[in-house]
Amino acid sequence: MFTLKEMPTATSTLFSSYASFAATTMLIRSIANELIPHPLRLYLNSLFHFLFTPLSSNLTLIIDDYSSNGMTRNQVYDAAEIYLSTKIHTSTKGRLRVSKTHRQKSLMVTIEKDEEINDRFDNIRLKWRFVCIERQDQNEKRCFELTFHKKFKDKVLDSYLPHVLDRASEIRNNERVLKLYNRHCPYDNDSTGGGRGGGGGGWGSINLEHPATFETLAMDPSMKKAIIADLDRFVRRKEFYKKVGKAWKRGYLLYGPPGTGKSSLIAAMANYLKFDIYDLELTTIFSNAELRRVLLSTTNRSILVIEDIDCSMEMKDRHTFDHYEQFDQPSNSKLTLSGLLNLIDGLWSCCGDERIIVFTTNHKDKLDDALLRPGRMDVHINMSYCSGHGFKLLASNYLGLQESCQNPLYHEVHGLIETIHVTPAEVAEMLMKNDDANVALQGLAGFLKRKRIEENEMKNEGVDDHKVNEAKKLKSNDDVSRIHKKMTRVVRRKCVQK
Ligand SMILES: Nc1ncnc2c1ncn2[C@@H]1O[C@H](COP(=O)(O)OP(=O)(O)OP(=O)(O)O)[C@@H](O)[C@H]1O
Ligand SMILES: [Mg+2]
Repeated sequence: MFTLKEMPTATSTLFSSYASFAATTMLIRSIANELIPHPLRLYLNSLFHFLFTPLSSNLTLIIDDYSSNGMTRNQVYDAAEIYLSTKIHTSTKGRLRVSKTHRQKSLMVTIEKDEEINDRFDNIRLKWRFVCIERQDQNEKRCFELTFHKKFKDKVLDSYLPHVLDRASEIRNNERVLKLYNRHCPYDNDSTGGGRGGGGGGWGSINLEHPATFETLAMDPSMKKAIIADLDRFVRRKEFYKKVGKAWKRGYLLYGPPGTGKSSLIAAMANYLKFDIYDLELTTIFSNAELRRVLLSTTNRSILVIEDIDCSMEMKDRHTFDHYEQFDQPSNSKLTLSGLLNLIDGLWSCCGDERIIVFTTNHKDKLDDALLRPGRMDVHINMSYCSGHGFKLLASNYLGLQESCQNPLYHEVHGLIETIHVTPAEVAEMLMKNDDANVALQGLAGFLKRKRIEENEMKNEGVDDHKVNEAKKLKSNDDVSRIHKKMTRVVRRKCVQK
């Protein structure tokens, strides 16, 4: 005991003895570090930790960044990192780490070394701690420590950690920037993109920024519902496909006049499923062997699109070099329809999971029977002219007009559309011409009336219905080929800018 008077002297004595104690400890530690080999030191540390840690009712799981062989990433660790980024709140103190890759839409925020995050799951309180351990080879070993009451061990392993994995893959999917792969684009220099898609197939990519979704697509509502249900069923049927011994792929044939939304539907499917698109122009392929290489270099969870399959296959039996014709050629030196079908049926689908193949055509009647054979393309979708319902959706999207609106022009156009063959592309183009809904609708009404007069004139001149339709297709083709050329220019420009 000290009297008040003696206090300052006592305090300074205490401080000086504490300082000399700390200095001595540091000295001993540094001598020990020099003398005791690293593995023995680690062992002594853990022994010390074991002997002096009070017995606890808690259990701690260690989740390392790499699996025990040190070669492969530990999926639980990666998932935990993503999952915990959603658990960082404004109240989180300490230091945070921020990152973003090419394929992520937004920033990812994670905790720093030794920081902790609390979580709750079904009334279980869990504590995550991020730990970095320096290793002899200068690399850091990272892990998460997950601590909770030991009576919840089974629940954490059977329910909580699977929940963390599911949430992480959901977040990853939403965060992923979709890619449009094309063999005209330069190789993607994003390490995950170019490497993945470019491997041997000559694919380059740009970000897929097509805004089409099922909500913006004007088509028969029941057909739209059926397509969404079909996609959902396909995605969740992994085990089913395995059980019945079928490759996990689904083929769609979209047919209909130009401008009815076939390409838009493909973009909507990709945006809905979060699948990349591989846009394959068969005119750039000269042999079955090349086709096989190109298809094998595509990745899982993707949609392979072959547009205008009727035109593409006009060049069937095309040869690599004309002079090959003089010789007996190996079947792989030319591109054939059967080569394409065999690849799609067999080899390619076997080595890929969750693949969707879409063929589009303006002329289903021109397609080879082999393509239409049952079981080849699982779903045939007829994309047709704009209906009254389609107009309502487009008017709502483009002009913000609702069905209940009192505008007489809206109802006039609705009536006209039901009787005239006009494509959603044509309607959309007219609606975009003016911000003022009245002016835009007036323009569309005039356009529809002119179309009707043209149709009647042709009929009066004795042109039968079939020819009227053919003429409409030609006119429409002209319009759309203009749009198509313009879009190709835009894509090329984007590639060059990149
Ligand atoms: N069903 C639709 N719903 C909403 N917009 C559509 C629809 N169809 C066409 N459009 C509009 O018209 C544009 C062109 O349509 P799209 O390229 O999807 O037609 P397509 O059927 O693929 O034509 P093509 O046969 O020439 O390839 C789209 O970008 C979109 O703005
Ligand atoms: Mg198209």
